[in-house]
Amino acid sequence: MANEKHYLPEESIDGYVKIDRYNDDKIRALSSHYKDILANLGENPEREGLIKTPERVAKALQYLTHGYDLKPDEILRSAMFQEDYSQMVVVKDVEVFSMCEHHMLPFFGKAHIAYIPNGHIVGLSKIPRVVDAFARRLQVQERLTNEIRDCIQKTLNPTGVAVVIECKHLCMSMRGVQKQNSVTTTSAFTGEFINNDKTRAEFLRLITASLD
Ligand SMILES: Nc1nc2c(ncn2[C@@H]2O[C@H](COP(=O)(O)OP(=O)(O)OP(=O)(O)O)[C@@H](O)[C@H]2O)c(=O)[nH]1
Ligand SMILES: [Zn+2]
Repeated sequence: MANEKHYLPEESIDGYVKIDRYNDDKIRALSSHYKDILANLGENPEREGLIKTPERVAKALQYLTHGYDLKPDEILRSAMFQEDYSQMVVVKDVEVFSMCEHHMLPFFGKAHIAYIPNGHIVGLSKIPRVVDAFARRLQVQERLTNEIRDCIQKTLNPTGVAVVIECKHLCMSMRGVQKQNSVTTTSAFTGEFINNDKTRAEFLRLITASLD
């Protein structure tokens, strides 16, 4: 393996977040385990197609869990603006890719997030960034949903937050119960989305409405 340090590509985008999970020590340690795993699967880890696989898998896994290195509250705080706007802001159809902590298999789908500003709005791109920061870890869908809600509520202090996540879990389709089409929906609310039925209904209507 080359000696140069490897960094996740996000580092150049997120200048305020130091990401160094792609470091050689960790790659080496993970790779040696994956070599054993290949052998235990009955494969020949030395054959041409597999020789670099342990290192590739190690890097892929580090990428898929790089959310541990991100600070979602700082991501939000980096683009909060005072604004006199108190209607619901909805960011819907945010792609989610995460890993189930029970089987370390992917689950993926969409997140829909809304908040009602209370003096501050947040840069729109920061909401999908917060989703990624929590999703790129070993997760269960319920905790992912709550963590996104809690981060937005604590950092932005809006009048309410709503999060709905819809995902397919490969641990339920590729193996186990083998249900190919089942989708799991989770939701988490605060403030107005709990106290006001009309507000919650408007959010649910907006996330099912199509732009077409
Ligand atoms: N609540 C919840 N469960 C999940 C999530 N991801 C995977 N699971 C479930 O975690 C459970 C683990 O159950 P176990 O019985 O310990 O594991 P298992 O024998 O592999 O279970 P099966 O998947 O039913 O074969 C399974 O029911 C999975 O469907 C998630 O995000 N939320
Ligand atoms: Zn699973």
